[in-house]
Amino acid sequence: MAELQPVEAALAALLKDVEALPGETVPAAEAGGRVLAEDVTARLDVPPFDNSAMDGYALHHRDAGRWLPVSQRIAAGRPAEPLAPGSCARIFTGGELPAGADCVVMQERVEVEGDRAWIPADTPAGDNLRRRGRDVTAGGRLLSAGTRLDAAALGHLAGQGITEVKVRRHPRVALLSTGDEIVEPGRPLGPGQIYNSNRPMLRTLLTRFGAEVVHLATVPDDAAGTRRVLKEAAEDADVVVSTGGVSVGEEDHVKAALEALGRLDLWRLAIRPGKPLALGRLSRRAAPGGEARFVGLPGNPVSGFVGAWLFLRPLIGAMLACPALSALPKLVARADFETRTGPRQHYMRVALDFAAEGIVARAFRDQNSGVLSSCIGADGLAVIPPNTSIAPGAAVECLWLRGD
Ligand SMILES: Nc1nc2c(c(=O)[nH]1)N[C@H]1C(S)=C(S)[C@@H](COP(=O)(O)OP(=O)(O)OC[C@H]3O[C@@H](n4cnc5c(N)ncnc54)[C@H](O)[C@@H]3O)O[C@H]1N2
Ligand code: MOO
Repeated sequence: MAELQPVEAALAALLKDVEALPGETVPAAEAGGRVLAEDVTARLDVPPFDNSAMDGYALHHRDAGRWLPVSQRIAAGRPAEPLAPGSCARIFTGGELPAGADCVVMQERVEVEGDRAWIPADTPAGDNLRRRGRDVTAGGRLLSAGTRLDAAALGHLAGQGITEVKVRRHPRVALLSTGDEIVEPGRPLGPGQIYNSNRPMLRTLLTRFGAEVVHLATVPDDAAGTRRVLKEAAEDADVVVSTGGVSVGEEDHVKAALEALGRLDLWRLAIRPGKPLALGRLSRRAAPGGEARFVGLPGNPVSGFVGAWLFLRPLIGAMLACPALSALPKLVARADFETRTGPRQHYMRVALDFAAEGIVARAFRDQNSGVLSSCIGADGLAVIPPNTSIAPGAAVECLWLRGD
């Protein structure tokens, strides 16, 4: 395993044989951000009847261009009577179009005198109408399995009167922090110690990607302790994520524990940051044959941040069977920086300016993997292939981080 593995090989190993998690039924009102486990079929036409798009007067277009008696008043939510021939109906936005009418004229264009109205001649059939089923047709597919329920999708479900939906259960994630130097905020910091910035950062990203962090633990820097914590985490989780302890030092016990408790699929990637990333599986003792996926991110916070976007997001996306989570959107921008890569593909944290003349990628000045400031305000990751020189103004491919 001395060779550094390319990102594509690592992703393929990580996603191999991942099965979608089972579905569960939840109230639609609480399903924001969840992923549909099955297609949803429309029960109703939307709108359910022809109705007016304006406050105004409904008529048959052949009667336009003269004074018409106003024969009824149709407010939204009230049934309409068939239109008396040669008359018009006062109607409000959303009001049901009466049978016999085929257009609506907005009230600003109408002169009203007592109970009659002057309708301008240029009022064509179909004007200002919203036809039944224009938005949704009953029996058709309303939303597809794999859709992540956003604001519009929730509105669409409610528009059908749907109160419950079947969504994928959240991937359950155990998040472990290794390193005797790591202290939780709120506790005093001793010499040589640092606060745990990876835990809240990764917890937030995992939740955003659709996972539920069910287990948090700290792993001591010794072989037996590392094995114990990993073993415990695997019982309860679909995915075990750890930070730190995956490099080559004698204090790095994660790989050995993984090999003892399951298997190491892949270690050391040709990426910067995040080279010593380790991927594998942990067997579950309580459920023979069962296993949790393992992603060992390097301890440097930027390596964890980049690793989460590149590996945890697609892994969670595969468990949720959600195509939108499987790959990050890409765009091309002009670099405002110069750089040269070695054998590793560099994922540079960049702010993206959407200027009239095109998109500009501005790289944070210090791209070291310990400098978490480089991730603050990062709209994207500029992907610089191995052994490449980039001059200012060169086109660079960027992964977009501001979407789902
Ligand atoms: N001789 C070599 N040394 C190192 C190599 C190498 O190839 N040969 N690789 C370097 C690279 S690249 C990386 S990345 C790091 C990764 O090492 P580990 O994954 O074993 O991580 P640690 O050593 O445990 O920690 C690295 C760094 O990050 C800090 N850290 C760890 N956890 C947290 C946390 N939860 N919150 C904030 N900061 C954290 C830790 O204190 C270290 O400073 O290895 C290089 N070394
Ligand atoms: O692979 Mo490391 O994250 O560059 O320091």
